[in-house]
Amino acid sequence: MLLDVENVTKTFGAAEERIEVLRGVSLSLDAGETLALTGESGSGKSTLLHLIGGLDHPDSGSIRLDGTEVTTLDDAGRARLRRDQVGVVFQQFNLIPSLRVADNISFQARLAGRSDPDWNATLAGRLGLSSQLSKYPEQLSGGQQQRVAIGRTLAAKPPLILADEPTGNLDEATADAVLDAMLTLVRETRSALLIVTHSGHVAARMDRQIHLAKGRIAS
Ligand SMILES: Nc1ncnc2c1ncn2[C@@H]1O[C@H](COP(=O)(O)OP(=O)(O)OP(=O)(O)O)[C@@H](O)[C@H]1O
Repeated sequence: MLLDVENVTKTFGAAEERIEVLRGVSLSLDAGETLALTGESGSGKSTLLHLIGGLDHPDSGSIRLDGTEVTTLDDAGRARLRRDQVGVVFQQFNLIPSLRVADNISFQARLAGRSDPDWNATLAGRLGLSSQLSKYPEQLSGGQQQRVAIGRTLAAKPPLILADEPTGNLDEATADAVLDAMLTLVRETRSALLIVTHSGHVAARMDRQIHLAKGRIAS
């Protein structure tokens, strides 16, 4: 098993403003498996992804990635986790404005010491970005920026990819094409994919689906 989340809880705020977002969430993911996480707006999907990616701490529970307990890592350990094991595609693309598209795509892989120019070119082609490589992010449309963020994550071939609505800014035809490319590429790299989506169509294309409601998984 690659990812094992057990009984995770997370509360935000204090007193009357207190919201128990996650009330004991458990899930697991095998290497190479794809899983859709659905749930109403505000149900805690992004919160769960942040906890798994080591971007925030749960109040209680355990998150083990490839045997490492993520919840007790210090800052350096969490930085290593994000460099070597987890790739994230979040709603904010977090591209680096001063770098050209080609360098944004290879950035994460270079940090991890895994940059492969042939693979980067393959990714750019499959994501429809080959003619955009020498541009800067601000010269791209939102949908193109989203594809660069996907390319950057896939370039590093992480064992686990966490994606929050990765095709949310794309029209239906482009979203389908990008999802096809993502699923093919994920299979080639044998990465596991945990994807948050509001789309039943996207969810149906994953190996499994789980639903988050009232702070728990109700699959
Ligand atoms: N840092 C924070 N401080 C306070 N409350 C927060 C914080 N982050 C999230 N929340 C609250 O936690 C709840 C879950 O938010 P989250 O973003 O995880 O939901 P979501 O299921 O991803 O929603 P959406 O589908 O709209 O993106 C919301 O009520 C939100 O307001």
